[in-house]
Amino acid sequence: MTSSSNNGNGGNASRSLIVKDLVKAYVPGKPVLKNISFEVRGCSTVAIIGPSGTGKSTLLRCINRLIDPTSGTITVAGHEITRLSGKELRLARHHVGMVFQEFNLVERLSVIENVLCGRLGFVPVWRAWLRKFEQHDIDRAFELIDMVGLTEFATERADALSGGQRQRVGIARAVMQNPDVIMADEPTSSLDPKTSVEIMGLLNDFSKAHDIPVLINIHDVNLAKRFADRVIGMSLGSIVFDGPPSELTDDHLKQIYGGEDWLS
Ligand SMILES: Nc1ncnc2c1ncn2[C@@H]1O[C@H](COP(=O)(O)OP(=O)(O)OP(=O)(O)O)[C@@H](O)[C@H]1O
Repeated sequence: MTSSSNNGNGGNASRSLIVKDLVKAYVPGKPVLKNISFEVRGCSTVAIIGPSGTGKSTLLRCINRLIDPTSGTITVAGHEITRLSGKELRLARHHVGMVFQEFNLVERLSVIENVLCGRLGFVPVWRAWLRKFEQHDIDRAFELIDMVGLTEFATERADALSGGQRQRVGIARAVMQNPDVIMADEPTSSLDPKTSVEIMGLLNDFSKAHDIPVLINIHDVNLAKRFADRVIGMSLGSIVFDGPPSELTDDHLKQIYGGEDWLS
């Protein structure tokens, strides 16, 4: 096991995530997250693995402040977001890109409109309301749609797409935010194995190409090992492994998931 200060592949240090002594207790005195600390800087794909109920989604929800941590600090690109509230918090949240298990697209909107939704927090409300985006945003959205391989679907409605195509739109929308960190909560669990590999590859490519830390909450250990630069293994709300996939042994997996019958 390596130290928790593995900083990925370096790169843009302002694109960083620092989680320090994070505790979350939904019920007072019964913490789900117990003193979680780690840092990610620049381009790095970090897979968070662990059994159901160990707190992986709670961790991501604390980082984008969908829920309030009980104690500890979370710093995104130098801004301690655990201190923020109201408008400041809404602005800070725009710098955290989210990719969801169920894609969370606006079904009746086109692919290009869904990707442009990534700019909603950055343009005046009247422009968003009238869907009048700046030309450079529209150009960028088409560029990202091309990067995720959906050029010919740009004007199709989201509800006409397959799951894998929808997830590509979700990734383009997250990158459209020009985020300081991207978090993906089980991005492949509704997808077939081949599409899952393609989606993990895309997330990895965007991390490297745009120097963005990507945190992926994932159940598939093989996919995590194949694509992540770093694996964080959680058990019972604590980090029990933090290091490169090459150092993740069967003993670590037994410690993370318990038992061994499932290991082949
Ligand atoms: N809103 C909530 N109120 C109370 N308890 C909650 C709430 N959300 C989650 N929990 C509890 O917190 C613990 C961790 O849940 P969490 O969803 O973070 O786990 P997880 O590791 O993401 O699980 P999975 O892999 O199944 O998604 C669980 O015991 C869960 O029941």
